[in-house]
Amino acid sequence: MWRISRSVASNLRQTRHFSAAIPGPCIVHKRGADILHDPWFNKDTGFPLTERDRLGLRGLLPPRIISFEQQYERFSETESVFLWLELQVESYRSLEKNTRGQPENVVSLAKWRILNRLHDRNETLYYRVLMDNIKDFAPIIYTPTVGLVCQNYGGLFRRPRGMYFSAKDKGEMMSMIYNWPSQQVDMIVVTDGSRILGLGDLGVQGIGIPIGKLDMYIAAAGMNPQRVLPVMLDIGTNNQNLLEDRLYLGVRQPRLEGEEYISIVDEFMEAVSTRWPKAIVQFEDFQMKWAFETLQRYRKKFCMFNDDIQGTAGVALAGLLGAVRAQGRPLSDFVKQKIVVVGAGSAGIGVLSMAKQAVSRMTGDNEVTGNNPFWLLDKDGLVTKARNNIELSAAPFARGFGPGEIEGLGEGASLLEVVKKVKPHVLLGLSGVGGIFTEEVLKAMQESDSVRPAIFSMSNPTTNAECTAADAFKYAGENIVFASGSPFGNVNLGNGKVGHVNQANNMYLFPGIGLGTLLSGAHYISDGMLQAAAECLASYMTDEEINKGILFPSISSIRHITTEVGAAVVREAVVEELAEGHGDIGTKELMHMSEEEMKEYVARSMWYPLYHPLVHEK
Ligand SMILES: NC(=O)C1=CN([C@@H]2O[C@H](COP(=O)(O)OP(=O)(O)OC[C@H]3O[C@@H](n4cnc5c(N)ncnc54)[C@H](O)[C@@H]3O)[C@@H](O)[C@H]2O)C=CC1
Ligand SMILES: CC(=O)C(=O)O
Ligand SMILES: [Mg+2]
Repeated sequence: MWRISRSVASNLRQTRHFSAAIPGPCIVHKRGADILHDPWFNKDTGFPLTERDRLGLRGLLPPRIISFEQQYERFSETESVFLWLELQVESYRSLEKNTRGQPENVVSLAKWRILNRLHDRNETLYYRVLMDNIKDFAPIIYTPTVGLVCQNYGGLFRRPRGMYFSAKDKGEMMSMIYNWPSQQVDMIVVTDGSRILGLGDLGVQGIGIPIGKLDMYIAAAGMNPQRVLPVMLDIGTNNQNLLEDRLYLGVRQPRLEGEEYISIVDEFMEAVSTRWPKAIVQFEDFQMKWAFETLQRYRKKFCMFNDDIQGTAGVALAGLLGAVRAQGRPLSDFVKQKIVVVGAGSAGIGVLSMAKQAVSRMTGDNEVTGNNPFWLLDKDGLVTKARNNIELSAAPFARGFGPGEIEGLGEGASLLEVVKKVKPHVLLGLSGVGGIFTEEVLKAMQESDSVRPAIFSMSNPTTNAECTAADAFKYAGENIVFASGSPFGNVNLGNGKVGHVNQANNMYLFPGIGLGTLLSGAHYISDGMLQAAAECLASYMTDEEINKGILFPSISSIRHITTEVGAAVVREAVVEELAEGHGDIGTKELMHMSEEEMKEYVARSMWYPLYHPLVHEK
């Protein structure tokens, strides 16, 4: 059940070859300088002579024609000149040399600006650079740097990306949605900016997150960049600094609440589904109350999911199952793992809900009435049934009293007490609070009942991680398995030994969930489809890798893992009779595809950045 073949790797290579062989023509309704100023059509110095003639570009470019491959090299290695502050840097790579000794944040933002400028000028080249260097660039366009970008959005803003629907647009959204220039949109990522990573309410500045997530969709799932839409629902902000900032770009009013809030989101969802009935909407970084409320409200009505609740849950479950395998135990032993989750927000509760479902499936006990293997903590400590005004979502995981409970662990017990008394197999942080896995807590994990304790410090960005990778190996011991939400380098343990650092981030699932759903044509995303995605990720790693503490694939193979996840999602939609197909491939064709054919179909459906011949049409 947990092994899936990787023969699709060669298919991916074939797909690339296939696309490279015959890039089809692309109709353009512009001419001359308008084309050069459109990042979608612009090829910079890459326009061949025939196109320069046909499109009125002659004389508007230097005469030398530089091929796509040469442009790519030029960007990465040699010639492009960027001025940043007083820094004269020759290229992305030389920037790394020239900024040595500068604070990390400064360098990361400089890198982001270079990439962003390329995006604003030439999208084809940008996505090629991103795809081919995803390991280097994901930390720039995604976590952790995207957090910094959101925090500094006002100063960094140059060209708008995506759409903004504000509290002031009530009643106008149905017509506004038609202002978006693309005829077709497949994937939307929407936020209200209320909980951006672990950085809190960043209001309109949170638009950086949908942009970063969709860049990952393009790089990992080969979504067509012309068919994706980042959206900000600017419903106000409760961030006092932003409210007082006269240059703040969002609506300067406190967040709407209750009916006023939900009516805005309702109107947005209706507008989207009217113009693009097949579009998938990913909810991202909503504060907990609205994350759960909107998921419940829309999940059967529209094709949508909440990435922080559902995507994170699948990735964490894959990691938890990997941690069982790392101990040399059968997967069925998952039900015996003691798991402490720190953070009872949308992510923590999502993880526990999915883990509980997995335990029920394995034991056949729907309510998990036997030994409860989960301990949940929030800002007030251990959550128990004695808690006053307990959150509805946390209630199913509150510890009770009596048999099966550990003596002396009462309501509000501290993390250190819980770890010392429970001796958990897994300590998983989704609290958004940097450093709460202190030296003492990590040392207490040495007494874990596991031969290979797992420490998952999943909060983002890096500054908000519950602990660093180095501290985890230093204090909890060299035999742990470790994962973090944002990337850390592997840890040198001395004597040639390496502590492997995994990145447990929902980026390993959301692209495949979105792409698989799109290709399946399902009108909603079932629990089964999400479970199939998680199981596919869990089964991706070999026993050899798991033994080395490698629980998640390298980000360099994200397109490959996304192909597998996407195919698993489509197959499950077919099994559940939800698949209505996409484009020319209908239900029947999907039903008759073998596992391998499905993976090939998914791989073939991915967009790949190439210059297409441009054909002008008035
Ligand atoms: N690695 C990944 O793929 C993902 C990581 N995350 C990260 O998880 C974090 C939390 O996200 P959400 O659950 O959506 O946020 P949230 O705001 O809904 O929940 C945060 C929870 O942490 C608790 N908390 C706060 N201080 C605490 C403390 N000192 N001790 C214990 N618990 C404490 C709060 O009471 C609350 O229950 C964020 O940093 C986010 O970036 C979220 C989704 C995916
Ligand atoms: C990764 C992600 O979705 C988050 O930190 O919110
Ligand atoms: Mg998120």
